[in-house]
Amino acid sequence: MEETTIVMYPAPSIGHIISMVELAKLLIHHHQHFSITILLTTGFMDHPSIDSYINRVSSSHPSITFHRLPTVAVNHTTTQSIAATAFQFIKSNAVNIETKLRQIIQTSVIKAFIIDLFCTSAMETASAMQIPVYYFFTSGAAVLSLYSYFPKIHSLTKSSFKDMVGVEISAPGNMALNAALMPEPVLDRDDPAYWEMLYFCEHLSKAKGIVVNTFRELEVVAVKVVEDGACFPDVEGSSPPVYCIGPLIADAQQPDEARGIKDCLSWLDKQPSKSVVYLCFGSRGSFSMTQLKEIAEGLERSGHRFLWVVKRPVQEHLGTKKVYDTTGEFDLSSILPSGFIERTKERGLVVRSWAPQVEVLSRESIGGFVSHCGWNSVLEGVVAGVPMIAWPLYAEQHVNRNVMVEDMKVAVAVEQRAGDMFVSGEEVEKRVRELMDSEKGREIRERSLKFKDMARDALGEFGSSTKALANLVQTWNVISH
Ligand SMILES: O=c1ccn([C@@H]2O[C@H](COP(=O)(O)OP(=O)(O)O[C@H]3O[C@H](CO)[C@@H](O)[C@H](O)[C@H]3O)[C@@H](O)[C@H]2O)c(=O)[nH]1
Repeated sequence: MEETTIVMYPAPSIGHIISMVELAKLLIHHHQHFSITILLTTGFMDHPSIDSYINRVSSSHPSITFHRLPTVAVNHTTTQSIAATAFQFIKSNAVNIETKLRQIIQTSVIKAFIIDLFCTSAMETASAMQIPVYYFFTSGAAVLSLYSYFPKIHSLTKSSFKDMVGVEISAPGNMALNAALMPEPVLDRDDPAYWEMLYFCEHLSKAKGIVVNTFRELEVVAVKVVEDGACFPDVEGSSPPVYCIGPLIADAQQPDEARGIKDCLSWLDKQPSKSVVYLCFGSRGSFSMTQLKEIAEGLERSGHRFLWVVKRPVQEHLGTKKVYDTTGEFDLSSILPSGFIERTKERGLVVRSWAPQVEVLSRESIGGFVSHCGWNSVLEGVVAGVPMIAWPLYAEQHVNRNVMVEDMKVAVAVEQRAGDMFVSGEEVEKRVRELMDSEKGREIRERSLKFKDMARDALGEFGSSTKALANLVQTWNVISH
């Protein structure tokens, strides 16, 4: 009998790779009869520890094989958005993807080719080979609804969202969003990324199914909208089935970047219960020196304990086109206010570049999480039952902010200055105190703990996500190839 396999193709960003790898592990855990091949691009946004991460996953899960595609050159100019460069890079891998798929079908039956939204360029190639294509959506159901509805919004608007001052955008299952806060790649019609995103979003309805890293109980309204197809207004016939199989979060095998980062865990273990505010802004969330200074002042004035992950600052002249390489050596004391580390050393710890976030959030001493609202971080906060302070930076994070603050009610939001999104030190102090000291903070904490239980139950034997995964696998078992 021919081997049956699932092929996965994540976008080249660690926030996208980790959750797809977790999907692979979950499939193997519940349904051992598949092997899984994960195709990874090489040469752009490569995480410094990606090779050791791959080795660790492959040795603990022999049914999961990684295939690094040959290196493809990247042509990034400072006038081009990072999203446009990333999409161009992914497209340049199309030939490599085709070659690899052809090679795999020589010996195996591909039951499903599961791609990231940003890897839509691979859909036509696979469909032409009669390989069923599914999306794995690495953000939540609200964003899936917004993106599915985006072609409709596009047809009703003429200007770039960034220029639509005071206009609110509505999509099913989403609260109205200021046009200027729409996801970063669709802000500007002059950016090639806008047109690529339109192409991607038009293809969502063409997939055999959409697997989403969320769970029904977390996003009740948005899940209903994506399931009943209300977010696909122009699709004739039925919209693709949606499988909410989350929350999938990284385990201890995630990439560790810096040596010595585990020291922060022993520091956390010495702090009182629920006393520490953890600040971390994802894999590429870095700030200007001016903004870092305000955060430091706000933390100092709040009087609370903190663990703060600081990335290499962005160079201010690059403006909003943030550098994506925020790793590498730099001196913390030279970028933080003079004497800050010394003055706060009894109650604060600043970590350079990277902390083992999932482990950090599971520590008893963590009392709050200041997050950039990257969806993996949101889910990790939910799974740990930690109340959050929402500080969106880029991508679809403003949508996630609304979900966290208004729907899930597990976070308070920082107030950001219109235009440059600057947050003052007073605002940092105010929100930290609100979360840690106020009645509202106490209510949010209680709610977060309820979601923690719901997240665990969703993945339990009879949970909604376990059932959704079984339904998905069932469709593969009946597809004759
Ligand atoms: O010091 C750090 C920083 C990050 N992480 C981990 O890295 C991942 C970061 O993922 P996420 O929180 O989703 O942020 P991004 O890396 O910014 O993710 C991108 O991808 C997400 C999923 O599509 C989107 O929601 C985001 O907006 C987009 O920026 C998480 O697992 C974190 O635990 C650490 O372990 N330590």
